[in-house]
Amino acid sequence: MTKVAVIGAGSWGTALAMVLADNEIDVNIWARRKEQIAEINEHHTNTKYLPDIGLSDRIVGFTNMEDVLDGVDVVLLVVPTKAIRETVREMASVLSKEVTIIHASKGIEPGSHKRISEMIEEEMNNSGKLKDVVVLSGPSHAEEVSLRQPTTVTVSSKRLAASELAQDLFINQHFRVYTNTDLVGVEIGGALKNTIALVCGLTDGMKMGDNTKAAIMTRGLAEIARVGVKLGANPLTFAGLSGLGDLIVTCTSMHSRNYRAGYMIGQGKTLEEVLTSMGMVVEGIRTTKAAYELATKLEVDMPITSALYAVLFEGLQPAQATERLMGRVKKHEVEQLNIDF
Ligand SMILES: NC(=O)C1=CN([C@@H]2O[C@H](COP(=O)(O)OP(=O)(O)OC[C@H]3O[C@@H](n4cnc5c(N)ncnc54)[C@H](OP(=O)(O)O)[C@@H]3O)[C@@H](O)[C@H]2O)C=CC1
Ligand SMILES: O=C(CO)COP(=O)(O)O
Repeated sequence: MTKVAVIGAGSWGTALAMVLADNEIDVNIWARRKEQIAEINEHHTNTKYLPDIGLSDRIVGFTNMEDVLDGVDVVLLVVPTKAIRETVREMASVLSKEVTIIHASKGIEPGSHKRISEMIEEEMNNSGKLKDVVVLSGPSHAEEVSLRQPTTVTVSSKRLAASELAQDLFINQHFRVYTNTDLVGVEIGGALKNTIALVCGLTDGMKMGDNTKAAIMTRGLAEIARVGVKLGANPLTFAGLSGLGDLIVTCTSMHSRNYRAGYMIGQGKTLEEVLTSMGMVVEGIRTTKAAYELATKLEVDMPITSALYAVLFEGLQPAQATERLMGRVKKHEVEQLNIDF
């Protein structure tokens, strides 16, 4: 039986550990706080992140990286994007054998504009301990997965066999897992939808209507696909689970931290107030910075992302951002992508 370690015991790491436990896989889970691990081991709960569920006793907690990784074949990495590099570096320093790393985080690194699989490869590079990197992404709120609500996700890797390994580990009657060979498209869709969800929350917080939200989602997907294709993604991926699917679930649900953060900003709260009150990761803030830099570097038009960047980091008022977006020069809706199939 494959031995799995889950690194990161926030909402998503814990919900995915539950899926593995449902599949009769014993799971080692790592968190940095001793009191959280004590709660998981003694009470089989994780009340800060998933208050409504009890955890399987197949899930055993650790705070020591060497212990949690001892003898595992597969690592599920689910820490916020900003913690990926330091966490992987620590893993590389103590791993005793080669592993497949499945990551389920959604983000892009500001400055380097690297995707998460690229950061993992860089940090594992000299260790000789990395077999494959797989991404798991799609429309999947932890709160619903932990209640076994029917959910679909996609897994992708440079090697199909590695995606199939991840598919076999996670798939069950409640959690349907597809494979997709477009690693770039899957990671870009999952990361950039968070920016668009922030904007949908923001417009809802400003009491704008459903027409506005549909416009943001549709034109938001167009700009995600534009930059994704420039990075080598297949445009059809953006119509799938990790693109449109995740965009819908994140832009329309109060479970989404990105949507909720945008909503509060739309109601007039400052970014600092929002982040303090949230207490959970809001990936879209940092990703908006990375996406804005990427759009500038690649000379790709990303007007919604750029407008949000100006609101978050340059003090533009949301009402002015709306004027800016609606007053742009007239355009064709569908552009030539110059792609051969
Ligand atoms: N929640 C969801 O439904 C989904 C989330 N994701 C993605 O999963 C990733 C993790 O998100 P999620 O679990 O929801 O986040 P949460 O906010 O629920 O939990 C964050 C977790 O990361 C830990 N953490 C924070 N900073 C660091 C650090 N510097 N080093 C190590 N650990 C750290 C926290 O520990 P502590 O408690 O000690 O602060 C906590 O365990 C994100 O990229 C998110 O986009 C993807 C799909 C669904
Ligand atoms: O990615 C998610 C659902 O698929 C969760 O989104 P949030 O991080 O906005 O909660």
